[in-house]
Amino acid sequence: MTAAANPILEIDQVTLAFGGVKALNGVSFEVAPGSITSVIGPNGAGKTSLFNTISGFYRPTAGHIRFLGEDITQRPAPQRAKLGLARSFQNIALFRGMTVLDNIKLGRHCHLHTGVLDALFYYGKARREEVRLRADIEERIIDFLEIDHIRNAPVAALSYGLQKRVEMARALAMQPKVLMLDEPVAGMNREETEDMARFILDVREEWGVTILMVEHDMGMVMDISDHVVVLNFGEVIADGTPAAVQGNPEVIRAYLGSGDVEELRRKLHGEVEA
Ligand SMILES: Nc1ncnc2c1ncn2[C@@H]1O[C@H](COP(=O)(O)OP(=O)(O)OP(=O)(O)O)[C@@H](O)[C@H]1O
Repeated sequence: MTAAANPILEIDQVTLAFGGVKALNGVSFEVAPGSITSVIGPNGAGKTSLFNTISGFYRPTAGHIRFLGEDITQRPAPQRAKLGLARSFQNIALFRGMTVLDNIKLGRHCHLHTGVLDALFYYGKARREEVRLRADIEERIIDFLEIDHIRNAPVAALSYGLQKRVEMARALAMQPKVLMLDEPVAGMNREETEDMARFILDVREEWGVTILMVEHDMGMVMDISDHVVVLNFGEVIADGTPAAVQGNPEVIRAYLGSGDVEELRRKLHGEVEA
C-alpha cells in the first residue's frame, strides 16, 4: 500500500539495540487512518520489540515515532495511551481475580481525573456527566463484544478466547484512535479465531478505530489486513498489500530460512486449522 497523505502513525528509522543486539534496525513504515495494518515475520524478527517501542515500554536507540503528526518518541507509555494509542498483550494481562466489568472499568483509568487539583476542582455536574459517559461506553463495549452474560464473572473462570475478548474490551474502553493487538488469535481454535477476526473488522467499521496488529496466523492476517509489514532480523523486508507481500520472494525466503515456510504455505492455502 502506498503511504497515506496523513498517516495516523509513523515509524521513522527506528532502531532498538539491546547491548550489541539490534532488535530493530532502521524500521520505517506508516499506518493509514482507518486501516488494518499487520506486522508479521519469523520468530525473533523484532515484532514484540517494535510493539513495545511504539507503545512506549522501550525507548528507541534512534529514530522517531509520530502519532497524529506529533513526535511521541520521548513520551512515556501512559501518556501515549491517553493520546489514543491503546494495546493488548501477547500473554493476557488482565486482573484475573476481578470481574469482566471491573477489568473494563480499569481501561477507562487513563482518562480519569485523579490528581489532587483535579479532585478539588472537578466535581458536581462535570463529574456526574463523566460517570454517565463512562457507563454508556462500558455498556456499548459489552454489547458490541457480546460479553453481557459474563460481565460479573471473574476473568480467571473464562475460556482463553473469552479472556482475549475481555482484553480487547478493556483496550476499547480507553477509546483509542489506534488499537494495537499483540497476537490477538494466538492459541485460539478456528471458531474463536473467526469470531475475533470479525470483531477486529467491526471495531474498525463501527468504532472507526485504526488497527495495528502483530499476528502469526497468516490466514487471518491475509484475510483482514489492508497493509502488511514484514520484518526479518529487525528490518522491514516487505511492506504492501497482502497480495503483494505473499508473492514477494524475499518474504518466502525469510520464512524458508526460519523453517516456517511449510506452515506459511499451508496457512495461506487454508489447509491448517487455526
Ligand atoms: N529484553 C531483551 N534483551 C535482549 N535481547 C532482546 C530483548 N527482547 C528481544 N531481544 C532480542 O531481539 C530480537 C527480536 O526479538 P522479538 O521478541 O522482538 O522478536 P519477535 O518477532 O517478537 O519474536 P516472536 O515471534 O518469537 O515473538 C531477538 O534477537 C531477541 O533475542
